[in-house]
Amino acid sequence: MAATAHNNLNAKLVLLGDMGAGKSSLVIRFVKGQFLEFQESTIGAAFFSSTVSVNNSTVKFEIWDTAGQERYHSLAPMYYRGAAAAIIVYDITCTDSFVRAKKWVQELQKQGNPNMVMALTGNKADLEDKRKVTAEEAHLYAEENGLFFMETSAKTAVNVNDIFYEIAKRLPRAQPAQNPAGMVLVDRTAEGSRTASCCR
Ligand SMILES: Nc1nc2c(ncn2[C@@H]2O[C@H](COP(=O)(O)OP(=O)(O)OP(=O)(O)O)[C@@H](O)[C@H]2O)c(=O)[nH]1
Repeated sequence: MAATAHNNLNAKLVLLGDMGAGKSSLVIRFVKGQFLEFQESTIGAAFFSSTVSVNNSTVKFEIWDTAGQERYHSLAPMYYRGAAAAIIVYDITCTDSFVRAKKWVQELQKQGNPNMVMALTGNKADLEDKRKVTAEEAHLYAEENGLFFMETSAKTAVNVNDIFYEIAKRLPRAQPAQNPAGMVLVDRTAEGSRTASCCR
């Protein structure tokens, strides 16, 4: 079935998480298919956009990649306000980044859009030998807090497209209207008079 206009969404998405967790690297992997070993720290925030297709619809993500440094914390509400989705990123090799991720979840639960689709992402999954946060621990936390969870690697690209695709699937779609949007109005009087005046 062909996609209809109401199935095509624009969705504001925000990435939050500790500095160095890999937020920019995840977005750059998703949008450009690239990875930089020495990704510069974000100043303020950076904007990207990319479209994914899900079933018969498309979702155009308008992505705000926020800066993880503490001094930018006060700017965050500007980016998560009105967001349809958030990806909260931590680094699986850094316990502190997981603690920080939980704080972001709490902040979004208190001050974010109540219908926001939230994903928890344990990034740097390629660094298994340096792991400090188990997938089980993060999975349990995600379940308890109504988030969905995936481990990713911006370096190897594991699960990166999947996280955006899973968000796109979970975004609420506009319900089709009870009455069809374009109604056929029949002017009975005009119809009647046309019949009456028809002389053939
Ligand atoms: N091994 C590995 N390194 C990664 C991965 N993702 C990011 N990095 C590295 O981690 C460092 C920080 O990555 P960024 O993407 O800048 O992290 P960020 O969360 O955007 O950091 P801020 O902008 O400071 O908030 C960079 O040197 C990246 O190359 C990954 O999946 N695996």
